[in-house]
Amino acid sequence: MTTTVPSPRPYLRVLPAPVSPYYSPSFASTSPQSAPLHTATMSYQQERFIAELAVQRASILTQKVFFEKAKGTVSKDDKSPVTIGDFGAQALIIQAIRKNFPNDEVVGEEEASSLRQDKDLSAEIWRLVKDIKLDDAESDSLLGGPLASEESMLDAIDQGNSPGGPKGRIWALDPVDGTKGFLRGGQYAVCLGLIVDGDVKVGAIGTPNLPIDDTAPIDSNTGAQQSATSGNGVLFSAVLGEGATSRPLTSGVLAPSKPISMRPVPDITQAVFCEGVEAAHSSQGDNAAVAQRLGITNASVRLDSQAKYCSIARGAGDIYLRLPVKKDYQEKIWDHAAGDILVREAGGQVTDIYGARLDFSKGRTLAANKGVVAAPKAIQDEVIGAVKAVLKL
Ligand SMILES: Nc1ncnc2c1ncn2[C@@H]1O[C@H](COP(=O)(O)OS(=O)(=O)O)[C@@H](OP(=O)(O)O)[C@H]1O
Ligand SMILES: [Mg+2]
Repeated sequence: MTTTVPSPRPYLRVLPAPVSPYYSPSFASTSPQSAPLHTATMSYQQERFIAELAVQRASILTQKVFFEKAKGTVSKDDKSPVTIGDFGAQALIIQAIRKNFPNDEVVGEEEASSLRQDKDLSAEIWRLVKDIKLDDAESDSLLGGPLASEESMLDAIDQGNSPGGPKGRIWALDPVDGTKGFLRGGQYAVCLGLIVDGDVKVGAIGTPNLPIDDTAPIDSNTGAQQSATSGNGVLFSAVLGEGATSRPLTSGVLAPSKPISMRPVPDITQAVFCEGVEAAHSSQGDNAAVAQRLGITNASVRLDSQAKYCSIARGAGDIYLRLPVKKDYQEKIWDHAAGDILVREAGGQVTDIYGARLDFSKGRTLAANKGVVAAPKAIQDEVIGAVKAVLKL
């Protein structure tokens, strides 16, 4: 089902049809609820394919904003570059979901009411969104082609208003995850996960600033020196029970994919652990104390966004620690759904600080969980033991 990438710079190649080995045009515009074509071996392949294409198209928009407006603006007060990227990417992805799975709901990070008040910003986003398309016309039309008008863009953004919950098909969408990284000129991610009856089944993540090479080592500067020609950009995906893959982000048809997996950790003291850049988002002091307790000598790798999940899923790091700063903060489902399935399908485990699986059935937040701990299955218990000791749980 997967192929290896033969060219060292495959993102520059025009890739041939077929666009996906799983895709059947006969159910392109039909929700699986009305066309139950899934079989045991084909489950969620259509959803994966559309999610990947939609994330890829939205990543074109975010990259355009990143290079033209955002890169390195974090010291300035103007946050509008990330606002533009967020709203634009959310509109494009929701349009693709509505076109292909009209009965599905979306939990999106953004909603358009503030944008409706700010006509200039709305017009600026529309000028950008209306011209974003995949180079491959067939792929683009599978996603619904261009949005019809500024109003339909605003409507699409508003359709991310599902309350979530334990029943039905719900997409969790973070159009620009790692907004600080986006403004800083570092890592950010376009993230989409499908939750069915409370369980994550599909995930797709675009990381325009991660290296294509799955074996490239990471450090806290990874992606910090971006240029439009640096050749980075990865599209990750996973389906429950079907494994996880990476492929280069392209601007047209999907590139060939490769399976990814977490690397074995025979000696935990040599593990590489990742954490967020923002001290307000996870307790870097507690993270460091856990690492020390495990005997880990390497300094942490600090990356913004779900690029952390992606990096450990492909064995560029080993452990992701997100120990809470504030007791009452509830993690958002869109910050974790796609990363959770990616890591679990790559051979890892994702839990909260108590060792419980993340529960995506509680609405828009992970109300039943605190913090996140992700590691290869074989060492997860040891990591949780250290977390409990440090946090005195
Ligand atoms: N207090 C607190 N605790 C935990 N998490 C929080 C908190 N506040 C915000 N957020 C969410 O963190 C998301 C970014 O996570 P990152 O892993 O990128 O964090 S970091 O910036 O690298 O530190 C970020 O997502 P984006 O807004 O999409 O960037 C927020 O949803
Ligand atoms: Mg986020």
